[in-house]
Amino acid sequence: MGSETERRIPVINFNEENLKPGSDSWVSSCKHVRHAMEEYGCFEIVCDDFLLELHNSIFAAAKDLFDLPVETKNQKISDRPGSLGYVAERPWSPRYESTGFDSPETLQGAEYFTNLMWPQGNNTFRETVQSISKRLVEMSQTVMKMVAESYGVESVFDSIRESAFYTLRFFKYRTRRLNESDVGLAAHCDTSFLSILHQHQVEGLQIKTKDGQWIDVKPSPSSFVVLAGYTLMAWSNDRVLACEHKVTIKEERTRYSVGLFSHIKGVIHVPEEMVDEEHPLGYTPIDSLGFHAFRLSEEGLKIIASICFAA
Ligand SMILES: O=C(O)CCC(=O)C(=O)O
Ligand SMILES: [Fe+2]
Repeated sequence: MGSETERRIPVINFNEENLKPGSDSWVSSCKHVRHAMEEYGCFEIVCDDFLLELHNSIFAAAKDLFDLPVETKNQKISDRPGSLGYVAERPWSPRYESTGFDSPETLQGAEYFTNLMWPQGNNTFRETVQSISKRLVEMSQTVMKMVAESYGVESVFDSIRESAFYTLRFFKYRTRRLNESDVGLAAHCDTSFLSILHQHQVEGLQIKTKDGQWIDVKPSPSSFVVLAGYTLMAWSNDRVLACEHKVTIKEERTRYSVGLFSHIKGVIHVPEEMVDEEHPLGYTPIDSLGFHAFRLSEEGLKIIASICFAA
């Protein structure tokens, strides 16, 4: 399984024209999104109006956050089952460190996490995370709407949007120590409905295609990678497969990235429009957060490791 650097995942421009619901460009963007999701389980969004200033501020915020003492980062962040909190130096990903919190697009969510990390307050951090999260939530909802419309189930979009909630996570990959490999994060799929990742300068994210090739995703200040997670895979009755991805870092520089993960509260039902002779119903109703919590449990991690990380 080699790496084909010249291949790219589909790129879709999220400019004002393409985002006007009902317009010809909107309809054609919906088709592109469905095609990208079915063929790759992912695509790259290019947002020409995404401010370089916000890109720079979110990664300055990431650095400030990871520079905090471990005891500060390690505090309990949430009571939600399946909430990940702070993660560092796992045996299978010793260079990876990450942390995150729920509802980052709301003042309450952003303030809660900021005050936990900086009891004396840190307005710059709070404003930056809230403002990028609002933008990422908007992107995520646009993709959900496009996916629903492209399958002719726009009527269920409102219920997906209403039951969705969001988690923002920051990632840091320290430089390699003697005899360490270039692995930043092993191959896996996310449990989310959608994940939106944004990288900073040091490349590393790789996406696996249906034919088993790994494609590098190049970082750019105005591009975002949307990945389908297991929840979207179940909701779409396997029309969209969860996107397998990993992080491989060739450069000898610290890598930072940030991601917004959308999750669905409650039970996910496959819409009946997704079921036909070619796509027989593959899922009973699933408690998506229950699945998420299981996957992050000791037992779930063992099972997933034996399926996903074996190859
Ligand atoms: O750092 C990245 O770009 C990806 C992180 C990731 O895939 C994850 O934490 O699930
Ligand atoms: Fe991931």
